[in-house]
Amino acid sequence: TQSTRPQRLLHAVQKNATRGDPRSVVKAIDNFCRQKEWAMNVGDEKGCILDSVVSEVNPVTVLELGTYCGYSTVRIASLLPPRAKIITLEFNPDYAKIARQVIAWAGLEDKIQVVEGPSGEWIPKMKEQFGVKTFDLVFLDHWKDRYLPDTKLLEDCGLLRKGTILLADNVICPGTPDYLEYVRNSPRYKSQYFKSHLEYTKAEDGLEKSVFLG
Ligand SMILES: O=C(NCCc1nnc(-c2ccc3[nH]cnc3c2)[nH]1)c1cc(-c2ccc(F)cc2)cc(O)c1O
Ligand SMILES: [Mg+2]
Repeated sequence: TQSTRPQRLLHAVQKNATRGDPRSVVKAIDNFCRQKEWAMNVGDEKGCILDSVVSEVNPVTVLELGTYCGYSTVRIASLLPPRAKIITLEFNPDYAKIARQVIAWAGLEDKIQVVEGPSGEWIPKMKEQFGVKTFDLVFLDHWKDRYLPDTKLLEDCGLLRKGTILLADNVICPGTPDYLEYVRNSPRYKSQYFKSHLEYTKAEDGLEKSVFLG
């Protein structure tokens, strides 16, 4: 049977990356996506912006919405302090299966919890299921029409605190117009746009960094 793109991406990691070396996993995926097949990872250009935000925030508790193959999960987790944790939500079980193997190859299983299912159902259960008080950083990279409802859900569930950083991928391409309008006009957020390009292409895209003001 024909393999899927995530399976081919995983094989490229297992072939070209060193076990236990997260940066080599990131490099292997970027090379695969540049040379062989495009895939919807945040990529190396936007990935550098992600790295700088993670290093600046130095988060202890991170939520990622949209795991896909685990590229940004590994990228973020490789920068976290020792006891820090990242919970990453993936809707598609096939993506989640691949992501767990990419994360294992990077040797980051202890820092990462992959949760399968719809964000709308899982966000209200974060406190009771995972003992989360509030998130220091939220990376939004899932279905673009879920960014706004899930941000409002995070607010309503008391999962954001004064100073929590929301970092959103793809605010230009594919685009999240309703989310952008909200975080840029709401008095509860201070927003900043980091112009970049859609992963592995010349098309414009960017990350929106928004600080929750409480
Ligand atoms: O769709 C994207 N990403 C989303 C995957 C996902 N992985 N997991 C989920 C999830 C997770 C929990 C959920 N709960 C409810 N829905 C959920 C969806 N969604 C995406 C698409 C593009 C893209 C650009 C230009 C094109 F021509 C085609 C495509 C680029 C990107 O950087 C993306 O991130
Ligand atoms: Mg994305």
